[in-house]
Amino acid sequence: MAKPVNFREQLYTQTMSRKDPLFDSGTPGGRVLLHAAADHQFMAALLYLIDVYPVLNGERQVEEYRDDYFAATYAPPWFMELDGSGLSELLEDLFASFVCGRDLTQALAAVSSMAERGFLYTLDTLGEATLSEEEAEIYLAKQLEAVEVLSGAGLPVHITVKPTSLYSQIGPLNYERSVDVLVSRLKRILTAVKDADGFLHVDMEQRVYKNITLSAFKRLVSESSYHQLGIAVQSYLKETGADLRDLTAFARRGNYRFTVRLVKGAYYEYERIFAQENGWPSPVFEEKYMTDAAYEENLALLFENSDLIRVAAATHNMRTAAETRRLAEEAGLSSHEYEIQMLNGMASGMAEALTALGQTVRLYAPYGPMVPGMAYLVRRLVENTARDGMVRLQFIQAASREDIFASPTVTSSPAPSRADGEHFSNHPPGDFSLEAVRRSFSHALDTAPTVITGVKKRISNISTNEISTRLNEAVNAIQNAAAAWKAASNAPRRAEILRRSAGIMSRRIYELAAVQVLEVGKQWDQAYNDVCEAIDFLNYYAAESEKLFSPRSLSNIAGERNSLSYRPRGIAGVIAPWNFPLAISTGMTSAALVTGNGVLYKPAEESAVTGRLMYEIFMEAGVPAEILHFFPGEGEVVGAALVSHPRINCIAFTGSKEVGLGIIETLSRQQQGSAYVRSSVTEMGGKNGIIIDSDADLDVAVEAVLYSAFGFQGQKCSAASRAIVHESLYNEFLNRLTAAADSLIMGDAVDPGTFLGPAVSPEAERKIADYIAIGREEGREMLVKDNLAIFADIRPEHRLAQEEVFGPVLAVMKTESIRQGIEMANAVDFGLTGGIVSRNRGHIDLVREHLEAGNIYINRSITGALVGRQPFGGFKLSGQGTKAGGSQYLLNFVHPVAVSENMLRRGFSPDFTG
Ligand SMILES: NC(=O)c1ccc[n+]([C@@H]2O[C@H](COP(=O)([O-])OP(=O)(O)OC[C@H]3O[C@@H](n4cnc5c(N)ncnc54)[C@H](O)[C@@H]3O)[C@@H](O)[C@H]2O)c1
Ligand SMILES: N[C@@H](CCC=O)C(=O)O
Repeated sequence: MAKPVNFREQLYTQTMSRKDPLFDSGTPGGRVLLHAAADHQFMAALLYLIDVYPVLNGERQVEEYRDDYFAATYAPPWFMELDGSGLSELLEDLFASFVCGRDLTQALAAVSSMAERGFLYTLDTLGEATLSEEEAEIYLAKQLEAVEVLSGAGLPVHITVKPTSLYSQIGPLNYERSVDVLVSRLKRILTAVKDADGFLHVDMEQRVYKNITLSAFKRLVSESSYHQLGIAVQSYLKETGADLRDLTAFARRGNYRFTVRLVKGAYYEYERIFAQENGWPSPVFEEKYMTDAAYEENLALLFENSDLIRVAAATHNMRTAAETRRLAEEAGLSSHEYEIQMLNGMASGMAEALTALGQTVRLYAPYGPMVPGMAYLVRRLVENTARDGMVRLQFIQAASREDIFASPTVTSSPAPSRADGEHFSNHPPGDFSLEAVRRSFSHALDTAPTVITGVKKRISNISTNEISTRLNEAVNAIQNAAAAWKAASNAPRRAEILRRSAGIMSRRIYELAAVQVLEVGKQWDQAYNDVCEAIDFLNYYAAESEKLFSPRSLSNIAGERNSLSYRPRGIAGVIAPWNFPLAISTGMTSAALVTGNGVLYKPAEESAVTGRLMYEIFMEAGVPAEILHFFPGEGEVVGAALVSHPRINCIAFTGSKEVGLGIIETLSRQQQGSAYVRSSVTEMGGKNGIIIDSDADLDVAVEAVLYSAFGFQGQKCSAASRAIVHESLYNEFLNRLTAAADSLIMGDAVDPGTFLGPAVSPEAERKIADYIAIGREEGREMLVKDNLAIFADIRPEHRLAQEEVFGPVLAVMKTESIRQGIEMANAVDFGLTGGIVSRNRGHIDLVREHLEAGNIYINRSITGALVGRQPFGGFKLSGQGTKAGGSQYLLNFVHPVAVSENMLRRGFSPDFTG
């Protein structure tokens, strides 16, 4: 008797007998994909071309970008010979392989055809994160329209929505509000869906939004008593097992019924890179087979709960599909009581085979214009060609049946992860998507000290005479203790003290951040980052000092020994600003200390409490009390006294241009009683410009400008205060930026959801108001909301284009070309930060070479330099080119000494080898 053919066999035979049009080497698209799968460089260039394609202007430009992007790759000749029209056709075909049309009418035709071919579908309106509430409303309206059109056409209503498209201010710090807004907007869609007896599915995106999405979904389920709801869950996340246990327990507690679409996950590379950038542990499994194994475990858990949860197994993997079938049968389910979901265009042979075998298959059907569609297409291409992906294995490599159906748990163990000992590791920022992190911060805010006894009194009441006496006492104390502190042999101890200080700050990170929220109105994440930066300075300068103070020989010839060593300058006065109250104070103070100097530290008036905490931490870590002195007080009194004290050899100052230039002038006049030429490190202001090129990705541009201009109320020397925008997208950029800025949450910095808080002081508020008045005279008002203001049509000669506001006031300027844009950006006194948003390599190179800024950023925000990664500081009237957090910085606090010794004795040298 013939053996019954099992499902696995049938699926394999039927799938393999169908040709996958995606990889058909007879079509240009197929050939390009096959080449991309084999050549990573070609793939990268292709993704870049796809990304920029929708904004290119004409076929000639498509060719130019192709030539540029692929110049350094081994692209096949036929591809390089395609003209603009052939290239466009190829890219449009690729887009059409996955996307079901540019509008709802085309999508309707596509899903009707799917239904005729025996597939179910879910309709997805393409779109990535929205930047404004206006855009979120448009997305929501599109969902309602989709429901209406589908039901009007008598077709089943089944839609999938993306949380980040529904709410522009979604984010972990804005957790509660994000959940509330999502639930209310999902309910608006659900009302229409219910009327049509349809299905509403909530998609899962980047991990940072996962908990918000899960919370919102659970509330929707419990408050709506509607069963035709679903949520996607991603097996590549290590946390998913726990999330699913929580979700199934939730279903059981409330006897709720809903669908779970189990996916492997589409943001794998992004999650790995994002975690790596932040120094967080990777949230995704290191190896593909681990995800596959976790998927099967997750699937089993879902089927165990299939009395409440309908399983939608999203897969393009034959083994997973067969496993789904097996587990479903074990759970006693028929092939219609669960479903396999597949993306339109992916593994289409397998989709047809499954349907032919009587399996319910739902296709994910995205539709929409090319701009948002390209991000979707990029994800699909990466998935299709991934080295360890099943699609590649099945349809490109035509792997054996054994390999395809091998259990994911039996593959060899993962390659060990690479630890790069060469690079400095920054302290990771807070992961506010974790409830424990938010809770710790909130607790610290409740308990943080706002005033330390005596500090405020000493700020306001100190007299010039008193300061002079106390300065002399401190200077004497340093000089008496200096010998032991500055000794070369003491260098390791000094480095150790910095590391100990870093340890203390790390342990007290929430408290140190909370004080900043209360004292200067920093947002939670920015305050946390400030402490991370302080810790980084400590660790980085400790390591740099070890290099600086290790013996280094110079070029030697026989009979002569040359060496270079460093000695401290003596006594440093550190004068700090309030806006990075811990980081900048710690950076300057620790650099001076670790190089063996004594320090007199003056915090800014506005942030004396944070300054005091830093001082106490250094004391606790072991800096001798004679070596470090805390001098809070007014700039004009205490600061000025430090600058003019003849026995203070070096001033490290960060603050405004006016004060900084005054310091340089004072120091340059040799003081009586000074034994040294007194030096300074002066880091001053900026009038930073970000250029938006004609081919810019507007999503990136708007987000970069928003964050750079308005983060911490624009009170950063690095803040973008000018956006210089190419005329071809000037109006579109302005409108999107204005809508996005109008959507920002403004309020108290204590509220974690606040994006924009109040200015640091009434004086700062007045200055901002003055510039808003100037903006109204000079430019076109786009938005004025509290302190935040955007003025368009500002010209280079305007005050708003020249003067540092140090507040959330943005000047938008129009440019005709990249060269003119760079000229405009350079036409200021300052040279601190700047950048460009562009996809044109030539333009990026021009900016790299000609933009007058110490820190240049490309396709990102222009604030947020990290120690060791982006050494920070400007030139022109922004500074003297010193770089905080860079390898040269410690040299500002030392004198180099070269020693040359003659080793010859009566013609004999130890170097003589005989
Ligand atoms: N380049 C950088 O790294 C950097 C970093 C942060 C801030 N800043 C700049 O700092 C400014 C904002 O900070 P701020 O308001 O605290 O600046 P500020 O110049 O008013 O004050 C900075 C420090 O100098 C002191 N000071 C004031 N007058 C003084 C005087 N006559 N003599 C000696 N010291 C005096 C202040 O008390 C304070 O401690 C902005 O211009 C910003 O761009 C630059
Ligand atoms: N280092 C900070 C700016 C310091 C000035 O305010 C940044 O890179 O944004």
